[in-house]
Amino acid sequence: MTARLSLYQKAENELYKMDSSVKTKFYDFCHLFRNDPGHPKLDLKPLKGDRRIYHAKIDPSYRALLAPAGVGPDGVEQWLVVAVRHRKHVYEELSVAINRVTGEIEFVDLGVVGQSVLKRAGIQLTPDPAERVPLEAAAVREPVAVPEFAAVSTPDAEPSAVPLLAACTADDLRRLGVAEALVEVSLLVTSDDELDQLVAGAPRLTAEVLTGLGAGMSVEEVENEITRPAATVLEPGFEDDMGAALIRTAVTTVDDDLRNVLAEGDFRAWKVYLHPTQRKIVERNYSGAARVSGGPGTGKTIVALHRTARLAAQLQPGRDKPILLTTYTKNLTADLRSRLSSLITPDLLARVDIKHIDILAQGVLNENSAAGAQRSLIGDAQAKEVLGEILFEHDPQRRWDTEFLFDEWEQVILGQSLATRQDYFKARRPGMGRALTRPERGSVWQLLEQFTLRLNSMKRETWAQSAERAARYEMERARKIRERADRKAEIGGGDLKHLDDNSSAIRYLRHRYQHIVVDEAQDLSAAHWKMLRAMAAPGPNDLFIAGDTHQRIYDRQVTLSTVGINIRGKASKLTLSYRTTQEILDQAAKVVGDSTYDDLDDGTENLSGYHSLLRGPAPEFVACMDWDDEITRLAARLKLWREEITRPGEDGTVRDPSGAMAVCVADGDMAGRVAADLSLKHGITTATLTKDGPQGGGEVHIGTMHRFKGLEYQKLAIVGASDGILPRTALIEKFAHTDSKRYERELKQSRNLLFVAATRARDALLISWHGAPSPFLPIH
Ligand SMILES: Nc1ncnc2c1ncn2[C@@H]1O[C@H](COP(=O)(O)OP(=O)(O)OP(=O)(O)O)[C@@H](O)[C@H]1O
Repeated sequence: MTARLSLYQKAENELYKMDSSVKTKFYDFCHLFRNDPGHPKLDLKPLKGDRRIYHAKIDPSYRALLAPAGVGPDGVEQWLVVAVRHRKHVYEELSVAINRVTGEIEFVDLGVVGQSVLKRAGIQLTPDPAERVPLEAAAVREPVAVPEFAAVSTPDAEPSAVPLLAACTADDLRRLGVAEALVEVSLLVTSDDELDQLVAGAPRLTAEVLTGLGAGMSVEEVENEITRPAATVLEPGFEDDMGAALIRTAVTTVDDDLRNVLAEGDFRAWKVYLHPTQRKIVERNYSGAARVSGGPGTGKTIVALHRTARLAAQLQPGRDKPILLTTYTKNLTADLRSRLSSLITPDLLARVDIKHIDILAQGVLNENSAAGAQRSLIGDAQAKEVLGEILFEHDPQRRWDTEFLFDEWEQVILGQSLATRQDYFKARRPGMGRALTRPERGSVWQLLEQFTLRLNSMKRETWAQSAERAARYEMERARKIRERADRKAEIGGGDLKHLDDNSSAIRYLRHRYQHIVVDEAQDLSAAHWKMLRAMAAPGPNDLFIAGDTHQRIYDRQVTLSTVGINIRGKASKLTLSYRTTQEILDQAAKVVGDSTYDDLDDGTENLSGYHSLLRGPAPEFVACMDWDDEITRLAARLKLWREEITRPGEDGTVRDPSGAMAVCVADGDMAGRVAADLSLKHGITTATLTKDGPQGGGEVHIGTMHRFKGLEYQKLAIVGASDGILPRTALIEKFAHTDSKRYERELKQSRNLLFVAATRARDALLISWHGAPSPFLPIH
């Protein structure tokens, strides 16, 4: 090898979409170039406009555009492929520069700006002399064809139209990190279409900054939320050091595996290119517990996975599993496992325990229960029946209501792990609507004691109860470890052979994990947190927590500092959605817009700065006459979407529509009805989303909103979004009069559910209803 070749991220993304014949020729090109960049067949020449860019022949029609990036430590010259273009798109105004904020190499193609803005700026793209076809040679200044993604015709904006970014100056844009070649033209943009076109082709930081400004963020907000997190410290003279800039740039090294890389296409992107904000969060060393927040699709799970991979790579060799990766949602555990296994080698994967939080708690209970003494789990609905029986027997005056007592038990007694009556008398009851006097607390405690005794006698317990019991065992275990360590410290280290607690069980007691990574953290209960806290010794990088409280769909609000987890000063936020289009995101954000959300601690959280660079059709809101009408319209839309998905691509390949579309409903009964009607009346096959993933082999996934957490679909329909269903008025109306705080909590949960559901869609979203629409829909 005489040259090392790397692939710029945007070039790689463009290559995924190219015809396979071009890809094959590109592999051959790379092979030849790495062996001899000066090979005459390649015809490597600098571009006339920017001599930092060279073009080389892939075949008679296609060109690789390359930037030389110094010489590596081994003396091998380094080249970066910044684009692969048809020769008619190679023109003098292409440029390469080093960004003044990120220090990354950026390729700027003015073709992305769109004809209307170029015209306003008085810029005419000129074919590179070496690429002029003979006919064009006669008309030297004929405008060049611009690349396909920029060829969308934008109507000429009115000459007098006000620039979209009128509130900014060129210096502001420079300071925010907009690529120099795009500063002046950005200020000439006068419509959203023009801005979208510019953003679609601009380098990453420029695209984000312009999107933020276009969405109405102030220069200061963009600086704080977009530019600063992406900034790096740069030495004087950095502008000319392409070798150093290459190290800072997200690239793929071209080696013999390139064929597999390109075959994996877009599915691979998350493994390789972390956004600078994501990367910083992944790579930072934290003195203790840390947290990442961010709206749906901003890559919290991706960050959690990379964080796990990084921690695993830093482990001392061994055979144990010092890292726990856990999540609240059962069907996401399998997804975490498969993603992590594609990110790290099997030997590192073997060091990570990937477990659903309830399975983890069950493991602790099994370990601590004598054979035959285990309790089986009971669902909340059944447990409430048992509580109802207790009330029937012990509360003849009907002073207490089952719902109220069950809520008090889960939220206050289990929620705060209150072990004694005295603890309960002293407990604060935040978020609980009805105040309780001391005698009332006494009576509540007595009834709930009867209730738990009854469950015990049945050898049953609820999920919440089992989590709480597991937390107690783990806290006790942690206490023993701490006590032993303290005693050891007291006697100045050495062995504790002479002490009473030297049984091997205690002697070899260790914390279960060195690092714990938690995804979907917003739904964990206080007991879960106490268990996790006790499972890892407090210390650097002990807990890494990813979650978004706007997506909390179970009634649990925990302040981490009250369960011994201190994230203050170690919390970061992601704002760029990789999943959802800006159009969907705008509407979804309105669903939760007015409510206040906690930050898993004492503060509040909001979605400010949440944005996307993806564009697509506006979500559709469809009022239907009745159920039949709703299903008929749904079926028609699913068929249309199917047609779009299966339309042959440029290279003739046809995508399999299975699992690309989904229908989301409020409850299981409705899911069944939709599946039956789609199949019987419209011939559409479906698969039902269960705890263990989709069941049944049909094309369209159907499930309740709870099941959609953490998932994503190219096209998504939410049906039955009517008032009375969202929220479930029949179930919660009673709280409006008896327990206003509970009522508020129920409303918020419903609102969050709709938010979660709507943000599962990648590029198309349909929401329909019959009767009155849900009050949470952004149509009111
Ligand atoms: N750096 C990246 N490059 C490419 N794709 C990314 C990147 N980060 C995230 N993604 C993609 O964005 C999508 C959303 O990511 P992820 O599921 O991690 O988001 P999230 O914040 O956990 O979402 P949610 O809160 O809705 O569960 C996924 O398809 C993921 O592969």
